[in-house]
Amino acid sequence: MRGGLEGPGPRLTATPCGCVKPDLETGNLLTEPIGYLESCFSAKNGTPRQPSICSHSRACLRIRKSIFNNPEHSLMGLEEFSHVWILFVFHKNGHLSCKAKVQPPRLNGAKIGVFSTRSPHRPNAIGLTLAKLEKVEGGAIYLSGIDMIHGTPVLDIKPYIADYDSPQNLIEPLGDFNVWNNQHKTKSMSQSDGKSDSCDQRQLSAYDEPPPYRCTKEKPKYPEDRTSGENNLKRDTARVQQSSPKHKERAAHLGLGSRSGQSLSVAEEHIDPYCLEKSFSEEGTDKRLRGGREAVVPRGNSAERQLVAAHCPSRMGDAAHRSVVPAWVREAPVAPLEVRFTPHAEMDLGHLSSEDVGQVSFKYFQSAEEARHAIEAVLSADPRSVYRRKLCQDRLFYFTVDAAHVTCWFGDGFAEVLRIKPASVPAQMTDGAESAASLGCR
Ligand SMILES: C[S@@+](CC[C@H](N)C(=O)[O-])C[C@H]1O[C@@H](n2cnc3c(N)ncnc32)[C@H](O)[C@@H]1O
Repeated sequence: MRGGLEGPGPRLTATPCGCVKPDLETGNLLTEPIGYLESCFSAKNGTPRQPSICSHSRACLRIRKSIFNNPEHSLMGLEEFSHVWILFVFHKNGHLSCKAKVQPPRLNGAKIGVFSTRSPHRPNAIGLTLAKLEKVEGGAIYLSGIDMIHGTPVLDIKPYIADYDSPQNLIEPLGDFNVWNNQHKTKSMSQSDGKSDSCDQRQLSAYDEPPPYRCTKEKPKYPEDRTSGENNLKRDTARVQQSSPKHKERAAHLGLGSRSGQSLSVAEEHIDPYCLEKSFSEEGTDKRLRGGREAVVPRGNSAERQLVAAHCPSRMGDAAHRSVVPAWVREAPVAPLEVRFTPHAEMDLGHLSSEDVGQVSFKYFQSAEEARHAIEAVLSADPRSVYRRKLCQDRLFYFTVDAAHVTCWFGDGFAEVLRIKPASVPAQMTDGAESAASLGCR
């Protein structure tokens, strides 16, 4: 692949002043946002690191008239889909620079190549979120399960099509499969489990003696799918088959698990405060009621399904079809936190959601319960950066979601919400200056 497109691109379009001129041919695209997201998250702090963390997080995107005179035309038919990919610009990155290696929170300070991560700081600051499409109304779409902040410039919307977008439905000739990976898996899995059931045995021997097809499946990723032990990125055994308890056992046998706890020596602003999280959980069939109609999106065409079934009849949809991710992606450095609300915070939440005249009310949440669930979801996933988690444990943590400005602190295995003020009147505290101890939390 050398010599091809690598060299000449940008040179061809450079202006005398050194700027790069937009040119479709060379990929120097001049983007124009199709709209700016209205989101329940007003700032990066506390915004979920991946969309699946907080299903109640909501947003609205209105297609700009400068893009299409009749924005509603561009959304025609989209309401038939349950989920959409949103491509957007990380416009609040603060700078355009990025590093080849970054430190995802899940690696607890360890470094890894930027392209192995979902870091916002990348050569082109473009984000990709799979969001649930709640409704299409005129030239606007309403989303939930998002991880983008208010004002995010959106570049594109694409429908999520499981048959194309999920390895669950892929059946490829085995010849395409990465041989190294294959051999490795054969070795590590056969080392790890001599007691596989007959279907698994077939899968394992399949690596030795390739059958005509390979099936992969993206399994739902739940927090409880964690393994324990040592997670060393340099070890090839860091790639595990996902999800089933059997594979968790295998991963444990392989010695995969918690990481070395390397400490940080860099300032917080130099750390990429992001991580990889579970993706949307998926079912074999996606059923949705839309305006009285039921949209059913089958997984794979019938021929594919037959092949899958023929290949592994007893466990179709399980061991036979999965994708592979490194173990660290599925292992948070901290277990999900228990989330508590002080009586004061409970009272605040009640006030915030009351219909009293003059009260600020929620724009995105439909009830106090939803607001509570969203706050719990955000905190349970521990939104703090590695730096804050390790070195500033007793600092108060603030974030704003919809009309709620939340103040909390973190203890061992829990987060406690101390106050919830209307976001228009944020609590008068200087960030980081006040410690949890000063509020009598310890
Ligand atoms: C780790 S990124 C993942 C985004 C997307 N799901 C992806 O994989 O490309 C999510 C984090 O980006 C940050 N973020 C969200 N919107 C942003 C924006 N417009 N500019 C900069 N950072 C943003 C928030 O801190 C959020 O927790």
